[in-house]
Amino acid sequence: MQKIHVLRINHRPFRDKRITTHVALTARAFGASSILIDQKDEELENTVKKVNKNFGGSFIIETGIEAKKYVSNYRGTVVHLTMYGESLNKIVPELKMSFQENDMLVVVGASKVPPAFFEKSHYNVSVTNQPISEVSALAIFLDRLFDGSELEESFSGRLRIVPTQRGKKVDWIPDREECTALLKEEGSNERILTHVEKVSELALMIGKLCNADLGIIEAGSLLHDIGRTKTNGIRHAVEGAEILRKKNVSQIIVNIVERHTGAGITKDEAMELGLPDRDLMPLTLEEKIVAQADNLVSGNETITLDQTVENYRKKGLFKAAQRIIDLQNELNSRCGIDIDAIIKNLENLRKG
Ligand SMILES: C[S@@+](CC[C@H](N)C(=O)[O-])C[C@H]1O[C@@H](n2cnc3c(N)ncnc32)[C@H](O)[C@@H]1O
Repeated sequence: MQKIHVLRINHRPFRDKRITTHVALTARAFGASSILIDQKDEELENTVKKVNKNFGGSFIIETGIEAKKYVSNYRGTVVHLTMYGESLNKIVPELKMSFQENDMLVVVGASKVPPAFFEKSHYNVSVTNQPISEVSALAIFLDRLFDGSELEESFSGRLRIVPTQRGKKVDWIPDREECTALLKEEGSNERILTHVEKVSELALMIGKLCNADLGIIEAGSLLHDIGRTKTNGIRHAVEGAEILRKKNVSQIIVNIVERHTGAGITKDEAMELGLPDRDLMPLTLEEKIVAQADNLVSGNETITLDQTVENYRKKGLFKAAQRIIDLQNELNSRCGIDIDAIIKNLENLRKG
């Protein structure tokens, strides 16, 4: 997949901080991979990095770039946005063709743009022949190039807006530090803290091999037993989910916590056990990985599938034991891995 880089020239750190931040945010949200800014501006770099940390994605910002040299050495297509250029409407089919083969550098100005950029660019493109802002010019340009598909892009950040008709709803996926703070706030003891660390280590290892969302796995695995601060019984998963719901933690994480018991609990079983009368089976890849990692960690030690199945059978929980075997087989074949081999490797590493 080809990449779009945006070059912002003539950035004046004191005067243009706000508008250059908006150029960067627009580039990021509308599908560019990076923004390059000619003047060094660490504050601006930090602002954009903070947005990445919260809202996700892998957008890159670099400041202090030698703009003319960068344009001269650029290997792909250079497009300079200027009200004096050729009409975007006319030239967009040609640009789309070029973008199928080559990366694209989109140059936007701030104050007066030196003639060299008009000369060195492959295309000088006007969104309209009327003066507009570089923010709107860039947004419209990228939207036309991607035909709106960039608006559907998933950034997988730890803050995710839940579209609502009125008001603001933001899903929150806590990072590692925030998970630890939540666990401590609820009064988790050392036993819970070391167990969730171990489950998290294994879940992340499996998650990486399965191409799962690691931010979700990290939060789900660290928080899966937060309900043990209330009870160690069968209700601990629903209690944990309730604690997190009250703290506005993302439903994605709440579901991991609520559905992590064994390889899940069916609606009928939930009713028999006096749990909420709904299906508590893990559904998403991340829910399944965390549930299974927990099945394979006893206290703070990993155990093999046979050992965990044996433990369930000893308690007469034959259906639950079979479900754990099925879940392991499902993950193994879905991700092309052997989870038992991963456990054995971990044990060998530990033994030294
Ligand atoms: C506020 S304008 C300043 C333009 C400046 N006076 C000049 O000499 O080019 C800042 C930037 O917005 C972009 N821009 C403004 N109007 C545009 C338009 N109609 N089409 C494309 N880009 C435009 C250009 O990249 C321009 O460098």
